[in-house]
Amino acid sequence: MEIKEEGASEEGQHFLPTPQANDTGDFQFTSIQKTPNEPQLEFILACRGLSRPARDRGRRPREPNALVQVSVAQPAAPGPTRYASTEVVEGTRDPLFLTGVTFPSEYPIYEETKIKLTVYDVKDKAHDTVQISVLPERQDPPPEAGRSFLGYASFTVGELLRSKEQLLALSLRTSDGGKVVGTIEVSVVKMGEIEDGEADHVTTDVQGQKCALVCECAAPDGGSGKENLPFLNAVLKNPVCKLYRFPTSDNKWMRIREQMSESILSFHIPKELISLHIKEDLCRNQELKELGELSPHWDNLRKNVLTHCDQMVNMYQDILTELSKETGSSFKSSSSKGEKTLEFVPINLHLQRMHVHSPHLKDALYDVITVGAPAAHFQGFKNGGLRKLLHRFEMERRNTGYQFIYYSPENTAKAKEVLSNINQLQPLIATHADLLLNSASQHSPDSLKNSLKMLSEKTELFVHAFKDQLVRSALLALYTARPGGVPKKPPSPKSSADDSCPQDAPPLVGRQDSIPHHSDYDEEEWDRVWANVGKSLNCIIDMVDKLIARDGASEGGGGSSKDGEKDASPVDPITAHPKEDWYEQLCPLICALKDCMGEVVNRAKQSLAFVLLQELAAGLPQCLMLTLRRDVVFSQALAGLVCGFIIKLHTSLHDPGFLQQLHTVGLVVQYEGLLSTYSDEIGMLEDMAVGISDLKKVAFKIIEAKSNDVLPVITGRREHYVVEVKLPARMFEVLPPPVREGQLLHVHPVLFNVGINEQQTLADRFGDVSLQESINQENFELLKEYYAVFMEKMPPDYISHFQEQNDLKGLLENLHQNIQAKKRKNVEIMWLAATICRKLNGIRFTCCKSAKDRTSMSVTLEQCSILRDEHQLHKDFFIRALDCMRREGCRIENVLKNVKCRKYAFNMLQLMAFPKYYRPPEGTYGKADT
Ligand SMILES: O=P(O)(O)O[C@H]1[C@H](O)[C@@H](O)[C@H](O)[C@H](O)[C@@H]1OP(=O)(O)O
Repeated sequence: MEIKEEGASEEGQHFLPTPQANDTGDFQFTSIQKTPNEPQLEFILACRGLSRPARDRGRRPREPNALVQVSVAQPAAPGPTRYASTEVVEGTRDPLFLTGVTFPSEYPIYEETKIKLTVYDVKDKAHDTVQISVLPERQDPPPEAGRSFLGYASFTVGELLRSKEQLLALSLRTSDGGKVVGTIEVSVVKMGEIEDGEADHVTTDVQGQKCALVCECAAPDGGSGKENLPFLNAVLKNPVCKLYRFPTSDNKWMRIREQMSESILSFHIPKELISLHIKEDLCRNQELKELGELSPHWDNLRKNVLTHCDQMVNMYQDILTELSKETGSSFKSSSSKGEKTLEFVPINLHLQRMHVHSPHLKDALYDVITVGAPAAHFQGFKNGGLRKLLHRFEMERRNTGYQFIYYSPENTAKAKEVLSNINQLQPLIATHADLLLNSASQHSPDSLKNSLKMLSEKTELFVHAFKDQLVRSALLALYTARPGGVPKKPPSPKSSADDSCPQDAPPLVGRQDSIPHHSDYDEEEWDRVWANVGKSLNCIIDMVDKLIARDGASEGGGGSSKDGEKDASPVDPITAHPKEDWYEQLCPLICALKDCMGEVVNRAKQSLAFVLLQELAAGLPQCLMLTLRRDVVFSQALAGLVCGFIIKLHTSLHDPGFLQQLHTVGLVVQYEGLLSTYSDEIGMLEDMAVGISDLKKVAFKIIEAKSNDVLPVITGRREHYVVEVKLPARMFEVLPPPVREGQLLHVHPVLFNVGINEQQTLADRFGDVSLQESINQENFELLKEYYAVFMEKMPPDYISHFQEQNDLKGLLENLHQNIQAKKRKNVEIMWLAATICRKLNGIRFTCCKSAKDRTSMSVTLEQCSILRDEHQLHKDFFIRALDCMRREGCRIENVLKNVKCRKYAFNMLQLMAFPKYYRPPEGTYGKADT
């Protein structure tokens, strides 16, 4: 199991403060000058005159392939800690490292902090990559590990800062401190300065220096507005940051900051959701218990159902208890994906952000949420995933027939909805009825009218909730299940299909929406009970009208003059119409309303609980396992969505167009899937498709944060959830009024999947790709619908400007053609879908099984493609930029934190099957224990 506590991530051990680094005991050290949120110190490195490595037997002498490892020793701390590393510069004695070193603002460095630089010669790059991550400090790698020690030098931060021009030239010495093997230059850089000058000399790079231009940097403010940082930092944790600079087509520098952060929502959302499931299921179990007396047959079924349901609730409670132990956790690694207690937690969830600062354009941010495909790994995929399992289950249930009435999924969902409405409305109506009586006892006409208005509104909603054939049919079904309620005659089928059934069919034979009928059953009784609620309300309305009219009349008679001034005649309204009168007049009517409502609630609740009982009884235990599976997948999907939504909200808060879109159209959420339609990944894709589609049931609401607790809160039940996102007052104020007033904000999830690996090759040649094809086709329709609503609902001036900037119609058409073309591994689909999503201000996701290897290839490709298409990346640098990001960037750190090895888990054979631009550079992939 791999769970990371806040501040203790693997990369944190490499690049962020370690506990001992912070521990300065009672000593006083000299702080260095800081600019808030900016790195405290950054320097670059170069070597001069390095000795040639010892000659291998039978080989000609060669120039070194140098790499510098940077370690930090805090004053009063025991020894140096490995901090960073440069790239390897091949075949030169004078390497110029373009990988720099950065100390983020929160890193504890002092003038007394000592920095040790160790230079190695790398013989075998592929082997070396692995060793960097696992070798203990101060231990030279054995020669066979791919590198050999050349020399070292050290200095204190104070020495560097006080040096002339902030540059040190230090002798590199062998480990015994004797022989000089070259010089190392350390030169302080200020970030702004690297923008100066032309970049055309870069093409004259030293041979082999393929992945230059990268250095690590402090967590950038990301252009999201510095004031938003503390708030986002409450949700995002353990950032890994890298900085690159690449030439533009006109040989200027552009600067790119890459940031990857975990989110505590990975654990927070599952915990919220499981608590809600427990509440919902406990309530349902209670309703089943309160179903009243049933015939022995149904009573046994109920007992059986309750036993299973109680077991499920216990299981959810155990999982919640386990998860609650993970306080502050923000990351589930790919290797933990099959763990039972972490089932609900998304795999390897991160914000992957690219911040581009280019010479001619405004700064731009590009965010992608990367996460493992939401899937039930613990349950496994032997029998497929949700899409297939749910379909199969419905078919079986439909045909089980005997003993059960078949209620379609829509009907059972309806039953749950009505039950939930009743549970909410009944107490609400009771409260408004009491308020009405309160107004009556205060003899306050205005307050009486207001209370009546509220009471009427809620009661109408209540009455409306039962306007459904389902309640009617469920009442009859329940009647027949009561002791002695067995129909004397077989039920007369309702639908025309049912007409053809033989008269001697068993009672309540299951077939689609079979609604039972019974001759002894008085169907009109329900109508009467139900109508009584409306009648009671009408009586109350009449009475209130009368009381107010009489009051007005008596006040008139009491001598109010037309201009509102009182006559001198001493009529005391209190004695004329004592307060008790109003109360006493209304009290019996209110009691009658409550009684009628109680009667309706009682009958409806029982009948609908009976619908649920049948659903459960007909499908035990698969039904509960499917619910669990769906809950697990949904929880993973929701955690990612909430994370994406919050980040999107923060980064776009100052964009009026976005805010308008948010409450008029809602946001499109686009998922890029890289799963293959072969073997287990078919099941994963089937889970993922349902999980993502289920996100339609989620709405967001933005509320003002009243405390430091800014974590989102979820309310609702399986068919409908509301996620309350909190914003601090100053941010909340910028929202449009409807959003501030609590309007629900909707999301429109779409999924496009293109398998790219060797398994997809097999599926393409010998298997079945219909799942991928139908998912892409269905989701294209959803995207098109969203676009149509967007065009219809956004203001015309916004749309005309939008159309000038973007050819969305063309892109959609292109996407459609590509989907129709049924070309193998057509990655164009992913690029088009992602582009459309970005242009529509949507939330981007990229997923594969673990969000580690294929996802890393895809997001780095997307980043470089954006740099090429939107920021004029020099065309000769496309591949170099790509290799650079894959070799030295955030994603290799992602691999490291997941599997403790800096290797993408691909082999040569697999890579041959990959589309060309999805292949990582040599030396960054290989066998890894995933
Ligand atoms: O992050 P993924 O691409 O899902 O990782 C895969 C990798 O693509 C594949 O080559 C390798 O054989 C493993 O199956 C990886 O999945 P893990 O979930 O085992 O990391």
